[in-house]
Amino acid sequence: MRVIRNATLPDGLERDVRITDGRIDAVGEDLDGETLVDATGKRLLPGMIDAHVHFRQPGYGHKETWATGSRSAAAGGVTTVVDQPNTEPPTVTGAAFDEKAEYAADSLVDWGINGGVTAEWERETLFDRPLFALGEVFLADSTGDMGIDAELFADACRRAAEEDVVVTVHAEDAELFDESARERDDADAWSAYRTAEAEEAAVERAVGVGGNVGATVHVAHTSTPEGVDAARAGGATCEVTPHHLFLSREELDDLGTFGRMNPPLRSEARREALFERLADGEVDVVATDHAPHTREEKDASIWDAPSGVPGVETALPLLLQAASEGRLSFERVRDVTAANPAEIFDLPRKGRIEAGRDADLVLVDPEESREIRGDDLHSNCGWTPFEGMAGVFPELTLVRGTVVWDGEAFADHGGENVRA
Ligand SMILES: NC(=O)N[C@@H](CC(=O)O)C(=O)O
Ligand SMILES: [Zn+2]
Ligand SMILES: [Zn+2]
Repeated sequence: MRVIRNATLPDGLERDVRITDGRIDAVGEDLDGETLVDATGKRLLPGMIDAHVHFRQPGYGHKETWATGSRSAAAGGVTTVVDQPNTEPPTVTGAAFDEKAEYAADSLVDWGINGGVTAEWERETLFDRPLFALGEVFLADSTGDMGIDAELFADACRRAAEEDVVVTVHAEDAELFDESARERDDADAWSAYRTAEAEEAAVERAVGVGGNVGATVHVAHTSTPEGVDAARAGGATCEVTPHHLFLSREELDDLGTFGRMNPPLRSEARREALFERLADGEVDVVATDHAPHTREEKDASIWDAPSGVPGVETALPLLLQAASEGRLSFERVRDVTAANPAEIFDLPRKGRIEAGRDADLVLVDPEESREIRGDDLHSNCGWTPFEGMAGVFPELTLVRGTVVWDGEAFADHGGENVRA
């Protein structure tokens, strides 16, 4: 029995939190037990569940490994990660799932593995494995060129409904990309090319198809207010990324190809409208779409550079910075990073500071913000699009009661499959 004393919880109450055998066994005042830390004046949050990361193994370990990605996660207060299927081999068969699970054994934090959909997918063997969810299903090509047609998407939705798993969707419609932008070679051309309309139309179609067959659809990385509204109108849940909340097309002059991702950065007006929806409760989840590529790979023309930016270590720090500035509440931060993903993806032991749940916890001092610098982060890629911005970083990160990061060093700890 160890106790975190006098911590300020997301609802503002000051409480002791007691941990026994990796679980929270009591939340109250003046609890018995050995003191783990005196948290007076500090904030305690449930660890972030990042429902969207690309940890790149198998296949692309030069970009990221499960070891480096999960350390980056822990140092950013993320205690559960969900890996996406665009690896090599792509996670579209039971055998590919098993191969990825061997790499995931290197993870410092808890994890899930999504199953992908391509013409080659093997539904039977895939659904035989402890899958986290189906997805991200690519309605347009992104890194890995796993875009599929409408018929296969409908089939995937039917199958997910039968298996009672959530389908997460990368919603862009390549028919609505603006080919005229192809003549430009500045970084903003990517945003002009992959239009906001292409997202809205694809979200509408995805939630329509999913609804028809009774599938539960979760829209990945919605980048526009129109995309969020279309997901909600169709009864789907949605996630937004930190880069679409904190960066816009106005930063592309500085970022160059290091600001290229799918869906792309949007106008400042759309970014603001997205942030409003986050603060007022219309965004269900913040997930990072942590998609690292090396500097050398990114250092290419706007049409040749790979799409994607890292983000797993900076998401919670950026949100906590915004909360400490009063731009959204700490309860909203808890909901979008932990409580809501736990509910949407059925993780009853994660997501809240409550007796009976796993002791996945993050302790921060909101007064202590620091400048984000790529050099200080732990991803293998070594850069961040948020360079120079302020963040509130964890002093302690616990996974099932074990301190995996104490602000300076990582523990030797084994993350577990949350579906096992
Ligand atoms: N978002 C990106 O721009 N890239 C992701 C793939 C994806 O999520 O679409 C990647 O794996 O690199
Ligand atoms: Zn995607
Ligand atoms: Zn992704």
